[in-house]
Amino acid sequence: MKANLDVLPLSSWIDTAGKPLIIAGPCSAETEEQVSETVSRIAKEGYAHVIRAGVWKPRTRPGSFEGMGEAALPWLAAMKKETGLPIAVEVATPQHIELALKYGIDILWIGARTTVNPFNVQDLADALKGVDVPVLIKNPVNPDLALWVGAFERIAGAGIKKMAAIHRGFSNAQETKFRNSPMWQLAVELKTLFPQLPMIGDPSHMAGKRAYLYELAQRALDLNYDGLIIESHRNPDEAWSDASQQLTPEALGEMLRSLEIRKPSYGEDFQSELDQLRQKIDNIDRELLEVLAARMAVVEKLGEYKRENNVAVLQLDRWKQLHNSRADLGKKLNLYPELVEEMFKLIHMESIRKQTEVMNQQPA
Ligand SMILES: O=C(O)C(=O)C[C@]1(C(=O)O)C=C[C@@H](O)C=C1
Repeated sequence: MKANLDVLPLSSWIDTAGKPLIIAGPCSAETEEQVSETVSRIAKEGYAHVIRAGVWKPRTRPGSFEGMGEAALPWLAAMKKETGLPIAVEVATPQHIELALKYGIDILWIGARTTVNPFNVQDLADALKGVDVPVLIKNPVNPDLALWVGAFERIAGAGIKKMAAIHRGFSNAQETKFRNSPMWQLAVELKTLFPQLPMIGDPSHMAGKRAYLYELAQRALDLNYDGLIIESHRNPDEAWSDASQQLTPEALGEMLRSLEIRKPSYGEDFQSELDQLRQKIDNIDRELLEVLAARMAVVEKLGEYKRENNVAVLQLDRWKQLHNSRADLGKKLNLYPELVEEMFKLIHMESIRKQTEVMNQQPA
């Protein structure tokens, strides 16, 4: 995929004194007291650069708490005045944008359920024309990089240059450890495509449970993310939404303080050591590809043999046997099972593609 994005660095619109950007606040603004107490306690802890709060909540099914709407905006504006911290809210319609700006909200974010729909994103882009406000875009609910990229392109098309990505993970059909699968590689791909685009990790929505927040936040920092957005509530168990994934402002402070921020300490030998290790990787990758090419040459021969003998391309018994034996071998070699599984699925699919091509060729 090729794409271009005109993005300003994070430091040009928010001062974090060189530290990762921390956006903290309740999942939802529920009452004036809840907003006031939560935000005051977060501000007192001193870690947050921005306060977040959900005002309009897209819920899976009707009947759940859908946010206080416009009524909550003055509560947030008051806390901005009191603490001096900028406020971020989620917007999903042009009317949300109009109201958020009317009440002096500083940063807008587009949620995963909006990013997924290009019509919605375009409506938001149209409403943002001529407005100078930072816009954070969460990944779409499904793992489709192009949709995420498209959302940035649409918002950039409105002239917005203060943008950042929020990586909140991807919805699952089945119950998994995390509420939303991180699929880190997709965020890394986005980062590779737009190296200048700030990346913010959203451990709260990946985790779904307090217990996993630390490991996910640390992982994001290890991947050199520019910041974190984390939910915090004065009394998490009583929260009207996402009760199981929020932390008290103080517990969040403790967690943030325990995170390791990877700062390279460049010793004299660092670069040459790094270069040597990278040279080894380059050589191994070449060998990997040569071995793969050799395998494909055998697959092609097998294809010709099958054509001559009128044998079907897909051989399920052999595939099952191969799949299991490679999984066992991978385990013995201490390889991550999913890597081995996915790699052989891809290789097998490519064998089938190649042999189907061979089958349909006239013999020489
Ligand atoms: O064993 C075969 O029949 C092959 O063609 C090789 C191969 C493979 O790539 O390993 C490819 C297709 C079959 O479904 C099973 C295995």
